[in-house]
Amino acid sequence: MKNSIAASSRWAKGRFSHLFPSSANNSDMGVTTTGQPSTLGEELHHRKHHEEENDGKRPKKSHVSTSTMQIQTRQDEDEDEDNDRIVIKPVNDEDDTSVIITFNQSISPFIITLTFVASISGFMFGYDTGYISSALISIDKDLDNKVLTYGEKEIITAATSLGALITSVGAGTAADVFGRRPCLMFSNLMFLIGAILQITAHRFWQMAAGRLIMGFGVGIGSLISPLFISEIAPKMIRGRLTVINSLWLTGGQLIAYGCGAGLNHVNNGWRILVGLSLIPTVLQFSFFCFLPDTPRYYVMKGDLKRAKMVLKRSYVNTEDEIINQKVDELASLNHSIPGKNPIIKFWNMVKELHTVPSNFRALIIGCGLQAIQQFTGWNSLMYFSGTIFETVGFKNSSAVSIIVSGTNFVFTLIAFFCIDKIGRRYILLIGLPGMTIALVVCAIAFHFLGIKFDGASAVVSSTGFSSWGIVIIIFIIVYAAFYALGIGTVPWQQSELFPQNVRGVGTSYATATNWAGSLVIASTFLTMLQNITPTGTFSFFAAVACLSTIFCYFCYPELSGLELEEVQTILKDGFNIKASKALAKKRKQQVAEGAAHHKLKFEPTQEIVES
Ligand SMILES: O[C@H]1[C@H](O)[C@@H](O)[C@H](O)[C@@H](O)[C@H]1O
Repeated sequence: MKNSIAASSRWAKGRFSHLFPSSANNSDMGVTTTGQPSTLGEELHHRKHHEEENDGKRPKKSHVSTSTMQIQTRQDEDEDEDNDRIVIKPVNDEDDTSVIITFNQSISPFIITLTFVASISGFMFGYDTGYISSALISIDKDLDNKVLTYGEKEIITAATSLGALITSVGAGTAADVFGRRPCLMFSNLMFLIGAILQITAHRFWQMAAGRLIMGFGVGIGSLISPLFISEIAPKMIRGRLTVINSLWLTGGQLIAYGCGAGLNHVNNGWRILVGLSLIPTVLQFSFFCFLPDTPRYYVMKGDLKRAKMVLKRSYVNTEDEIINQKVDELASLNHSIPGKNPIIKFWNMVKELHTVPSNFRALIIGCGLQAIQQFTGWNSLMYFSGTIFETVGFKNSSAVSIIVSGTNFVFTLIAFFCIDKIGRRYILLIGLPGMTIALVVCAIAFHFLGIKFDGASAVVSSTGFSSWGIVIIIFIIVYAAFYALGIGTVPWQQSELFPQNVRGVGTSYATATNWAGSLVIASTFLTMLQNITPTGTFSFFAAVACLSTIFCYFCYPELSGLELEEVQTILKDGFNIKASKALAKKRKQQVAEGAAHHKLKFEPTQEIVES
């Protein structure tokens, strides 16, 4: 197989030099076989030289694939060449190879179908975590013939997060062993059983058990859906397609609030609310009966025929030779994961995740962002917004909650357009300070509202609708906007942080962090309101948001537009923020230049350097 790739082209040979150990000169930094520059610094120098020769015009074929060779990025192009260089070395990564078939490809209806079917999991994640806020209000005395206590409300809410936490830990490995599609179909079964238990519940514990089982489905879907999408998406639009999952998620929450408001006064309306969740579950299951798994999974199982078939349907105008090449590469890289059986493989992945510095930094960022997402308090508002708005004087609290989740949805849509253009780092650094300010204002407003918790109910010193109540509503909406723009969306881009061989385990860690955080917040929020007052609770979230801004400023590099293996190289010897910004800027310029010259096609050139 290696021979067939080796025979294919000089370009492939240079680009996949990691597949040709004998031909690669791995140890010599910057040794080239083409006489072309071996470092980005030298490339720029080389370019300048050419530009001078061409009267300042850029030479036509000046593009060098910096992603596949050993490069050095200058912190500042104007600075002395010997200073501030950051050495960037290539690493093996499946996605490194995906440019063969993803450049110059229009997105096919098949990929769109797969993306939308997979992201139904996002919808269920959103709907199932969203409806509980309304349901908790309308359940009234339907369970055990008594009003639910705060503690019971917390258990019902947190059960789903607990279930999701449990399954997210193993979902990455299960997806590798059983396949992405069967795991998503299994999650459909969990949704089904969980929903039926809830719909028929007359006892508190049956309701809690139903929520827990539903949570099993949510945990699997929350990890595998973005993974599935990232594996079938063309590289150029992978980020955006992943945000589609977040759009379905926030859309699901919005619809849950909408239905909740509509069914608020209907007898047993909450049962209908839960029943509606069966529709997307059944739809996804039915669609998946006719759709395939991802090519990468088929390659992992040695079913190269099916892998080729799926790629052929995904990239309709691509020649068979290229498809075959792609599958060969995937197969070669699959062998690069050590371990005779899944358990040993898993253990080796875990070891690699912790011992390889770039992986460990990816883990810090991935888990860090998911933890920040949860510990800045958003979900406590999602789960308990009905209760919060009731306490500040709004009778139809569900209707007000629609505005909050609507804001979440609209700003996720804005993030969809900004995430590649403005960049992940910038939207985080805009979002987190915005959230801090909004939370501080809420904390102050709660203080003046004079709200106290007495046992199971809230006591407000001023009765009815107060101006401080309005301030709280407005700033919760402002908070929602900044949240959705940045930290609500960016952490789900987690798969780009990890190289292919540890991506499953790495994303499991990050997803589990998300659910652990959600669990802690959901199960303690009302108790926090009671014990440290709403002002204390919102001040705590504000402090976390403020510290998180500092964390992102120092640890989160700009990843938009970067090749995936460049992400690894950026993280190799630090967080390298400056270098990442310089590279991201350069990549954008290259794309813009390419577009201007109708050169979006990635052309194999003689300038590719073998490392
Ligand atoms: O990204 C999502 C989104 O922001 C949701 O609104 C929130 O409820 C989830 O916890 C989060 O993971």
